[in-house]
Amino acid sequence: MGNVFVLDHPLIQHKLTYIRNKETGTKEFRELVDEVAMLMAFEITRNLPLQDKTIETPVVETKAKVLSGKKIGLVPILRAGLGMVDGVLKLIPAAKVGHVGLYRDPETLQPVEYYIKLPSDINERELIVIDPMLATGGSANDAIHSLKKRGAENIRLMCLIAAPEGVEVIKEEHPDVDIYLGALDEKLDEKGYIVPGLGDAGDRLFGTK
Ligand SMILES: O=P(O)(O)OC[C@H]1O[C@H](OP(=O)(O)OP(=O)(O)O)[C@H](O)[C@@H]1O
Ligand SMILES: O=c1cc[nH]c(=O)[nH]1
Ligand SMILES: [Mg+2]
Repeated sequence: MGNVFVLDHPLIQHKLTYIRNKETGTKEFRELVDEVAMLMAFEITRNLPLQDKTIETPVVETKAKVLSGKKIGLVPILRAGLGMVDGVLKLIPAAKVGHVGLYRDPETLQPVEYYIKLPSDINERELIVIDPMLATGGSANDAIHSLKKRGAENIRLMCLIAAPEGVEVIKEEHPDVDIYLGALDEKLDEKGYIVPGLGDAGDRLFGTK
């Protein structure tokens, strides 16, 4: 079964509170999402493999640690996932970025895929699927199926906020995928919004409401 990690670092929790607040406007919302994405990336990359490298300090030759060059790919789910990409790239600047375009039909809550463009070597990469919201789980589930169909083997999912329903779907459908969350909320409402949540992440990021 995939693991679920709630990243409860105080800075992440503090900033999430401002992100949730309906009084927070687009500019501040965008900046906070970017910051939390960076902090989450710091936690998610905690177990990246290191290797020794011999270098000379001004004092002596020594063996020091460098990342072992594992290839990483970020896959934001459009639109709202875009708001987290730059934050993650601040810590992993060499990552390649693929895009999966999906929207959730407001009536059926079923995901509709409208775009996909991925690095050609996704099968060699450790992929991080990025979306602020994991609600029914339909969108992330579809995106992960799409990636696997195209050869991806190593996938993690990173979301700001999830509902238990969405987490269950991913655990059931993709037991190989670890899930990293800023918060695990209470439930979904009758329209499929996360409660307490933050509202519509895409609309709040891009000012489209
Ligand atoms: O888990 P689910 O029930 O599928 O819901 C979550 C999806 O809903 C939101 O996207 P939305 O459909 O609003 O598209 P947008 O990012 O273009 O606003 C969100 O960013 C997720 O992709
Ligand atoms: O609460 C929710 C659920 C789906 N999509 C969002 O943007 N917010
Ligand atoms: Mg939206």
